[in-house]
Amino acid sequence: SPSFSSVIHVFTRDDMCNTSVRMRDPQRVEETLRCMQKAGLNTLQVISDFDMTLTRFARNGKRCPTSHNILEISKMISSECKEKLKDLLDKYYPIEIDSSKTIEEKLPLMVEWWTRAHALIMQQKIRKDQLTLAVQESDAMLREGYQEFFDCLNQHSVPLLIFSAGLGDVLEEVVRQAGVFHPNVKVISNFMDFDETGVMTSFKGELIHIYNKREGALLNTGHFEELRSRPNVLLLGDSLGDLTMADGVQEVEKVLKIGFLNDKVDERLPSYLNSYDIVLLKDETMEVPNAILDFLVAD
Ligand SMILES: Nc1ccn([C@@H]2O[C@H](COP(=O)(O)O)[C@@H](O)[C@H]2O)c(=O)n1
Repeated sequence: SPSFSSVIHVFTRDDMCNTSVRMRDPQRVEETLRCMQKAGLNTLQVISDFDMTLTRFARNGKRCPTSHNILEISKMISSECKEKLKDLLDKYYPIEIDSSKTIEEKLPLMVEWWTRAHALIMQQKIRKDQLTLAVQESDAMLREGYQEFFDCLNQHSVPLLIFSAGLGDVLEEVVRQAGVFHPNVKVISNFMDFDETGVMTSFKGELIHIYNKREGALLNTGHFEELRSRPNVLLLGDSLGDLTMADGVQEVEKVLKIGFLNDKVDERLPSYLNSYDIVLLKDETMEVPNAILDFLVAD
């Protein structure tokens, strides 16, 4: 069974050109993992963002789509609407990753992006039964090693909450088509409402955007109440907004935060190192989360 030194080996080796791992305080990471291992897998829950965290950011230099992009570039969307959605992406994504702006400055602009994009999507008479094809025809891709990650959590009955500001119906289809929508997976996201003929009419419930996951978590107390006996959390995200995903966890003990830093790496590294325990630079794989699971499984 893997020792901590073998986990650290995965963290630190540089024989794989796509892996680069940074830690503000490696000793604290080790202590946290040892505590989690000692407490056992029946005290663990995993909370993960979806877009660009469970999915790849890029492949062969080409950006992979988010759950929004999968829908936005599909045949279901008119070319006029596609253009408008692309304009929104071009305007707001640079703001999302702008390290010179504070979260307070970005927040109203992100709400504006999501609200405008969702208003456009709602006009498109999207059919529920066409989502499967939209995902099949897309370049959506879970990170290398995803199967091991999902299967290991399922095999050990560790709950996985996918907490996404993306499109729930689309991301569920991605996970389903990858064959890993196991019974231990639950999704909190923006889900569509369809009429009796299967045409989209609106979005359900409160909007989840990149910076209100804390509020989203607190609206889902039932889920966290059910997991009260699991106070240890492995949190996976790709934005500073993802750091609040575990705010609903009851009587929390240990939280280990793993952040994928995919874009504008040099500019954003200091703030990621301040906030995440482990930062993975331009790493398109699940190698580090999987090494951590291997270590935690070996109790
Ligand atoms: N119209 C939009 C709005 C947002 N995005 C991207 O989706 C990501 C949010 O989803 P998470 O699973 O990461 O919570 C966010 O990073 C935006 O870049 C989009 O592509 N289109």
